[in-house]
Amino acid sequence: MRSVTEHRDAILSAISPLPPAELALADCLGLVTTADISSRVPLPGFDNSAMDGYAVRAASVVGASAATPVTLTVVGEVAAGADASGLQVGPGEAVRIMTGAMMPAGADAVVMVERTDGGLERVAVTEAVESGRSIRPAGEDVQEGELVIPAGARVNARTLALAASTGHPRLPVRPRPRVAIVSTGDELIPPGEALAPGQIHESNAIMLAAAVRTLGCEVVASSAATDDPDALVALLADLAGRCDALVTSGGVSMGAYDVVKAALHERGIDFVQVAMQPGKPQGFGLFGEQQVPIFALPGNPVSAFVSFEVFVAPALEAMMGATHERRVVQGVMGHELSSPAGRTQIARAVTSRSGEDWLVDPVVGQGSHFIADLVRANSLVIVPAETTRMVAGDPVEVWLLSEPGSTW
Ligand SMILES: Nc1nc2c(c(=O)[nH]1)N[C@H]1C(S)=C(S)[C@@H](COP(=O)(O)OP(=O)(O)OC[C@H]3O[C@@H](n4cnc5c(N)ncnc54)[C@H](O)[C@@H]3O)O[C@H]1N2
Ligand code: MOO
Repeated sequence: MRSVTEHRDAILSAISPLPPAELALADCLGLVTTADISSRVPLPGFDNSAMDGYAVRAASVVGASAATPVTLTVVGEVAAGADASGLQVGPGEAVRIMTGAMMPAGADAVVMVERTDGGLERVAVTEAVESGRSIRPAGEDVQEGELVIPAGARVNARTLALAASTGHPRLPVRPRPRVAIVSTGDELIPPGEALAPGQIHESNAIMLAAAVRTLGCEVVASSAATDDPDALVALLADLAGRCDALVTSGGVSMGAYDVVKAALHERGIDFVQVAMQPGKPQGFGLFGEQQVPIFALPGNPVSAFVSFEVFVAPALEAMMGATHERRVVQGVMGHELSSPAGRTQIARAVTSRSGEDWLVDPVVGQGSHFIADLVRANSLVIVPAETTRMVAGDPVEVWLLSEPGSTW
């Protein structure tokens, strides 16, 4: 059997990052930049007011106070967005100014409106200000040409604001991988439809599609296939023409109707046993003319989820030019857990803070069909292959899936 690391490395060595593309800012959230981005403008772009008030010469209001106000002549007004280049503030003069508006020539400070009587023709100022008060100088934040977003940055809400304000309507990024999902099994019925004996409601497709979207990838198709190998190959060939990765679930084990394995093992896809529980049977390879990476995951719902976390997520991140970042903490076992010899167990657990420790309580149902216990858990616990029994107090690696203290 392959170790978890060997299988993940085999997958990652076959995966290439998608070629870069220039995408509109609104499409870039979560993607990774492929080039350094420099500012096209200084920020602020011009000297402007930080307050609603009056642009003045500081020298004109020396000694101003509530008891000894200084009265200035109002010679104009400038709002945000207006061109102030025709205005001039001389000694004893003021210009009404709004936050973000261009400073008029001659003024070197702003008095906030609360420190005046708000006059429109003449204004009484009740506070002295030093030169530079309430002015945001051009280039104070960013110089024109300055590097603002480095290549390899993950685009978030703040990055998008910086790109927009430095004059970039688009960013060079690795695009979102387009992923197609295929569930297999004659027993699968859409949720909500009546079940005949032997049938179950399909649940892997919606779970895997959500996991794909959570990573920032796009789901371009979610299809159900029967246990007919020729029909499955035709479906996959069609999907391969319009996606960057294929994820199937089910049909990879030893059963007489394990359709994915039957259809793909002759087509260059490797089917291996990985020394892990759950998730032992795994298929991976490059499918069809387009050589699209295909992840053939086991059908048991918990196995499919864990396989996605361990193998598919790092591969999709690699296609986006990123490394998959998990929240990994060192936990302490809260109670005993047995583990199969020679297989890394990826157990589901409720992990919570207990003083300085992360206390790990494995959920009761560790079978790969226990969906409710998968949901009760908020973390995955990595029990090394050589460990067959963990007891309370043993240290263990934990991958947090959701916030500790809440499983929902
Ligand atoms: N003789 C052996 N049998 C099995 C072995 C083995 O080594 N020898 N391995 C077991 C392990 S471990 C796993 S995991 C499963 C993997 O099986 P398959 O990937 O072939 O999956 P299926 O047989 O299609 O389904 C397994 C199970 O999951 C349910 N399922 C499948 N797809 C969905 C779906 N989309 N939504 C909800 N539930 C689904 C399916 O009904 C089965 O109950 O094989 C063991 N057997
Ligand atoms: O390895 Mo299977 O994935 O245990 O259930």
